[in-house]
Amino acid sequence: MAQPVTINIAATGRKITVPTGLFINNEFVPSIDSQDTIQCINPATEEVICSVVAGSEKDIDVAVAAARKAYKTTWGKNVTGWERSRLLNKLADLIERDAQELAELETLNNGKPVKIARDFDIGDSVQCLRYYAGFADKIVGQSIEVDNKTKMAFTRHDPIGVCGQIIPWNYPINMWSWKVAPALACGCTVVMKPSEITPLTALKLSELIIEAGFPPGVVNTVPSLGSVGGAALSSHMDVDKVAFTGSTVTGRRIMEAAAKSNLKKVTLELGGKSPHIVFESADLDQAANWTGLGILYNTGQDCTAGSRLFVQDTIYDKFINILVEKFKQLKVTNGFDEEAGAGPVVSKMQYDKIFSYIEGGKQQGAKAVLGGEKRPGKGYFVDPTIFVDVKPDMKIARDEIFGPVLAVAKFSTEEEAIALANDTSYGLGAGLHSNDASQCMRVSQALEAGTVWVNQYNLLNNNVPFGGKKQSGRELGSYALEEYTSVKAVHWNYGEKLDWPL
Ligand SMILES: NC(=O)C1=CN([C@@H]2O[C@H](COP(=O)(O)OP(=O)(O)OC[C@H]3O[C@@H](n4cnc5c(N)ncnc54)[C@H](O)[C@@H]3O)[C@@H](O)[C@H]2O)C=CC1
Ligand code: BAL
Repeated sequence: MAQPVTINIAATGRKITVPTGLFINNEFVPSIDSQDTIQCINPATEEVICSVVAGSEKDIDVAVAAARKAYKTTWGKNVTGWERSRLLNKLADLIERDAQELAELETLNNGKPVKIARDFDIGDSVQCLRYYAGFADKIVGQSIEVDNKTKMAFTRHDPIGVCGQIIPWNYPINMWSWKVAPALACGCTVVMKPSEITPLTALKLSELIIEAGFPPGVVNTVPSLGSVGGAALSSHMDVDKVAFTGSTVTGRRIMEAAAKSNLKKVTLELGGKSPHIVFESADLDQAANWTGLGILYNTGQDCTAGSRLFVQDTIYDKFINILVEKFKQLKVTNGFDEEAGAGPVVSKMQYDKIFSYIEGGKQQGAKAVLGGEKRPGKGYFVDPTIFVDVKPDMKIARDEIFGPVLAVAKFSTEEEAIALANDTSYGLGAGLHSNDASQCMRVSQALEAGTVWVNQYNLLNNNVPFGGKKQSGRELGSYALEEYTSVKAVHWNYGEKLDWPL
């Protein structure tokens, strides 16, 4: 099987034709040695949407060979930065043209509201492609003085080579863009492995790779199980780099596989248990809105989800009341509903994981003041849940839940808030709300996180680096270019004669 399927989206009346094969050398093809398929489920209805080919280890070999050939012939150092920029801009234009269709497909497979998929995930992806398109012809090395008369050195920032890119299901199009855009801008070629839970939009985007005019083999897409295709990419001897977004457990496996194979470069953007602090001087209404965005956006399936909230004791009860009223207003429903503020979580596995944490929280003595109960009927819907009086050693305060579950605790002093916030193995994001500028500066300095939001939360920009400390990685901004280039130093002699013997 590798034939396209036509999907009818009942809610909008749209028919979308989606490729179901592996995308290698600009063609959709069957697996060379496997009949395995991946079933794609609509998380709002639990219905099967369609099945796609599940790539095998050998398919990864074929895709890597295609990427290597393109790297050595039509791409890599054989294409100008200007041409890479032109193609990336063209791809951005095509995604913008197809934004509504792509958004509906994303909603069908992932569950998120169509308007959020279109205006935020896809809007940001278009910007991301254009941002890195702007860099493609500006990737320059340095000219370095060695002595004044006979020698100089210069550096070249060469593309790193063939990149395996392993992405998750929470932002299928957006994570695709975060990975593909800097890689192509730098001249790398790509073997993309989308999540087995949400492969459809990566396959649809592959059609646009052809239409934009990228040469065969520059971008290849192999839907596959993580333990098959993801593991094969991580341990492949001819892959120069793996870029990954996903769980910490899998990130560790990828790093191990890289160490045991060819010591490929690895970048990991992992999970979080990000703290969000509200001080007594804050604008409480605004702080509640940003807290909502922090934990409820994308139904909490966000690596920077502000899942631990620390509220100063003097405003604790008042703030919880505001929060409960605000959270009740969010409409969690099928993403095709125009009013949807959040959709279902992505899968039965994620749904079960979230509820096992909710049950665990109750058993450990945390009090749910909102949500925490299953809904009857179909769909993996989880209502906003607020646990108060959460103790630091409870599992809901320590583990990444990846759902709309907020763990709230009280503090009295700034020092206590900082200590509580930093008491985690993660260091991805953190937020604080205060109207005392000195306090904002002190606390943002003290928080151990790669991204700190002050009087806001969760907003990102393509030109600002994103990522973390401790067990979390980094992407975006001009910093990402370093992750896709390899610096070569050339020493040039234009006058020194070497005497012999030494
Ligand atoms: N940082 C983030 O944005 C994300 C964090 N997560 C966290 O991970 C939890 C589990 O979700 P999963 O989908 O199981 O995450 P995961 O980390 O297993 O999956 C992410 C990607 O890694 C691939 N993968 C899985 N095993 C692999 C292996 N051995 N080698 C190479 N690639 C492999 C998957 O196929 C997928 O493409 C979530 O509940 C959440 O806590 C999940 C997705 C995104
Ligand atoms: N929110 C940015 C990326 C992520 O959640 O994986």
